[in-house]
Amino acid sequence: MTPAARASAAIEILDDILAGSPAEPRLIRWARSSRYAGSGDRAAVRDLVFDALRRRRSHAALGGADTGRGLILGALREAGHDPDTIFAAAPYASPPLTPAERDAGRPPSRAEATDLPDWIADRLAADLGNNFPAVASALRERAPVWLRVNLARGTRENARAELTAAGVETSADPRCDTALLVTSGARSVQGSAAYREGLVELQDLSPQMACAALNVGPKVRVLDLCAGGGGKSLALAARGAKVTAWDATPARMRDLPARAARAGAAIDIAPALPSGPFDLVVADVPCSGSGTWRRTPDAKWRLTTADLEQFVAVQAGILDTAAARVAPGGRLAYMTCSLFAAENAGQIDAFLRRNPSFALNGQRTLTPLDASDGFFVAELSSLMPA
Ligand SMILES: C[S@@+](CC[C@H](N)C(=O)[O-])C[C@H]1O[C@@H](n2cnc3c(N)ncnc32)[C@H](O)[C@@H]1O
Repeated sequence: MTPAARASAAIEILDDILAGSPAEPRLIRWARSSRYAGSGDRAAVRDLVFDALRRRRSHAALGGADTGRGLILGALREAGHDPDTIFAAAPYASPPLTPAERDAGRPPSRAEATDLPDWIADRLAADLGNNFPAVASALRERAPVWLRVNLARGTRENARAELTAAGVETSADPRCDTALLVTSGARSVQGSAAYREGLVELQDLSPQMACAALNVGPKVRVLDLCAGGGGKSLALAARGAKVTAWDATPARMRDLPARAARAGAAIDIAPALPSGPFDLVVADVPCSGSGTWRRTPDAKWRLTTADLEQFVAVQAGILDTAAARVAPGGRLAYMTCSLFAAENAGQIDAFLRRNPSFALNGQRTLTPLDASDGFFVAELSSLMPA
């Protein structure tokens, strides 16, 4: 596909997403119905769509319209590229710009330049203080790819060597003994022997740091209460914990047996909510996902205040369910990939008011300025005598 044809495909996909289609399934549908598109084309169209969604407000201002054409035009103007090479009377290209489109467009206002809805910018500014402008700016960029080395399968240096052989270059991050930043060849990760044989898993740096900070070792009985695809279960099992996984929607755990087999990890998938008690209960709760908006940029335009309130209510219920399964003297780890205080420290404050038999050991909010995705982790201990 020519650059103009790729942009034309992105415009059509963006129009559907702006009308309410979730981005990921819409891209998959386009790829399936576009047999002529090679892997390079699919990746390029995906990048155009996600870049446009990350910067939707500012690109709509620059492009003069909050439409697929407006967003792509805004992107071209921001990058200083000639729009007439993309909007052209050429096969498969989007039609040439009209005089009205040429006249439309202006520099984004300060609020538009945050590339966040106003209510979210206001809340995050209050929650993040002086860090807000830099965090908002980071959320406008693509996220890096991180891998977690499965230390039960080999060392970080073994993993780097195997990945290099598959065309994937990485650098070891000093902040976490399992973390590798992919510096080139990210698209070859899943075909590499290191990935297929369970030596590495895709996992962002922030949750790796959060799991590494939980002191788990052999014989520590862990309940992963919101296990989903099992990212936290696998990270903790690789550190020797005896993990039981459960999720309110068991279908979300469907990939976990294969992932555990690949990693050589024995994870017990519970058929019903276990009553415990456990030495450590991990509640990696459903949340706004605001810390991961670089990867899911359509979500920031959809989130409402009612959604956020709903998340906070669900999280409080899950925390209480988790607390009831912590052994006397045991621990509870609460995690979100959110940047909102209401889902993080605010949630923990409220929990401690409801549950005086727990004490806070520590809590940490990571933003894209510290690691890559925004993340929150709090560790609490039961004050009941063991
Ligand atoms: C952030 S995701 C978990 C991601 C997962 N831990 C991982 O690392 O891949 C949150 C999960 O919580 C589950 N969930 C939602 N409500 C729940 C509840 N009341 N109890 C347990 N799990 C719940 C969802 O089905 C979803 O899989």
